[in-house]
Amino acid sequence: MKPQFPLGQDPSQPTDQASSWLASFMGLSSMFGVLGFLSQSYVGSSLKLLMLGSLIETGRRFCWWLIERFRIQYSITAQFNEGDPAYEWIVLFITQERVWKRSREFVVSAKNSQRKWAVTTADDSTIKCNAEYVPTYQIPQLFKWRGYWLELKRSNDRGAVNVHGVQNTGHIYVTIYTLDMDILSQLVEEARRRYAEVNRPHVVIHLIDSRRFNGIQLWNNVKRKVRRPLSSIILPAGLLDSLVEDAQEFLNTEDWYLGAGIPHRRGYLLHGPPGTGKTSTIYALAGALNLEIYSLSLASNHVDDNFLQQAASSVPENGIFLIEDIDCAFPSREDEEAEFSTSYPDPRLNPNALRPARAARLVTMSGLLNVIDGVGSEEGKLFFATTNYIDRLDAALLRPGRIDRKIEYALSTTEQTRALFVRFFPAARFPELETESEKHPLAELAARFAAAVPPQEFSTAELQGFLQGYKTRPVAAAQDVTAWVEAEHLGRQAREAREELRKKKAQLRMQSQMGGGFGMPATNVVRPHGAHAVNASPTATVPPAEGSATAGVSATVQ
Ligand SMILES: Nc1ncnc2c1ncn2[C@@H]1O[C@H](COP(=O)(O)OP(=O)(O)OP(=O)(O)O)[C@@H](O)[C@H]1O
Repeated sequence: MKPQFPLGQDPSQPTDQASSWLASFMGLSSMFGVLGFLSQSYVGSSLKLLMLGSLIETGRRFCWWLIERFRIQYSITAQFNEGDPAYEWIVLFITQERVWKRSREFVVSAKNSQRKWAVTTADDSTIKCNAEYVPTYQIPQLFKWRGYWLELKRSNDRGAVNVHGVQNTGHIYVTIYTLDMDILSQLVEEARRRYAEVNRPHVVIHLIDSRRFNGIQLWNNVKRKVRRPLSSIILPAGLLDSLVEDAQEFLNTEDWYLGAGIPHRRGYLLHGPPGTGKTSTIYALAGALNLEIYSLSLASNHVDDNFLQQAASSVPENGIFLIEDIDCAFPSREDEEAEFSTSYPDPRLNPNALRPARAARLVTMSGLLNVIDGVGSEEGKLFFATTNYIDRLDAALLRPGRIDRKIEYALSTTEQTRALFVRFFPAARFPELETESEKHPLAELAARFAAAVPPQEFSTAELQGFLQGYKTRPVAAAQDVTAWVEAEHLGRQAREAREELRKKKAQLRMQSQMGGGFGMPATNVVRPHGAHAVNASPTATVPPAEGSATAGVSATVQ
């Protein structure tokens, strides 16, 4: 029987269904053919590699994700910000734990007084190192402490400059693989304890590096100085002891302050001529009482009320907040005159136009008072200020509660001069001078030296400068001091004459400019004594100072 075909369909031709099967078959076989071809070809190998790579990458990401989950769930991460005291503690800790051993990057710099937590790279202690090696810790470091795994990372943006043109400060992240918060506290306490131990022979001074402050971390420049014994400060008898006792009592009587409802803080003002030992006293005191100093100068042009407030409030408890030259915040009479003269419309007519702008104007009196006794002053702090010009300070600033003790420093008395000589030439260093025939010649030399220096005329720093030239020659020092005193007198007279001349020149320049610049007749100009002419090119003669090197100097005012 002939097979039945649908109507109109040619049995000799394949049906649609058959043709689609055929097409599919052809398609598949060609695909397999291509795949087979590909599998043997270069492209095929590459594709295989690509798939394998994707698989590995997915696996890697998954593992990383798992580790991160684990890290978040089973670890504690602490961030330490540069500028905060805790940052210093942790940096010392990781230096001592020798985490840097695996570090491959170091910043090398010549040794200076800035503290850097450098590591000792040379095992041979006889090799003198002039440079310091600070590990950058750019790569995360894993180390073990008390049986716990710790991971250390450092932020990479340190040193970069942010949008405000300020250098970013660094952060250190320490991850501890534990769930116990106590371990973190133990770590921080341990780091702090070690820090205090290491710094015992030093005084730590925190300064503000304006290039790197960022509003949060202000005290970002740390220096340390070898602790200075109190006995090396030469002051009138009893003065230093009473200051140390006072500060010590303050630190020990927090409860009393609380009970009496008095804020637990104390302010000291050390005032007197330059080089009389004000700053040295504060450093020695900080060393004796184990305190750190946070020192600020109002002369910096980035210090305004807001900044001062932040700086004061970020000084930790039991720190000394020190403002050096506090008078910078207030105009002197000369400054006021300068300000008056800056009101000239034409800067060429202003003799003070080239003076640097007095940045301290950014700090206002009320801002300063706020810091000392208002919102900005934190409890448990010692506040110290120094000045060479106490008369420039406002009475409001000096009242008790803000400044509790004012200590006056004066130029060297005869007794101080003698004590300075004895400190420079201790008997133990010069046994040959302590012979039987000449009893205590050093004491005699000291007395001779002190008698040759007029009392209250030279600062201790000046006398120290002279004695430094005679480190091993006490006899010569006692002999030469008379000639030095005379030379100093002459030098001072010459300086005074120069200063007098400078003032007169400035005055004449201003007067002549006022006369010419504002249409005033030149005859209105006051002629100083000895001036030959005061006009466009006047000449002033300064009365000769006795023995002055510039005696009889005349100057032409341009
Ligand atoms: N009374 C002193 N006893 C011991 N050393 C002193 C004394 N006065 C000054 N010196 C020495 O003189 C130098 C300058 O001293 P210091 O900086 O303490 O003076 P100062 O009064 O703070 O000066 P300034 O007002 O200029 O800041 C230091 O090297 C210090 O050792």
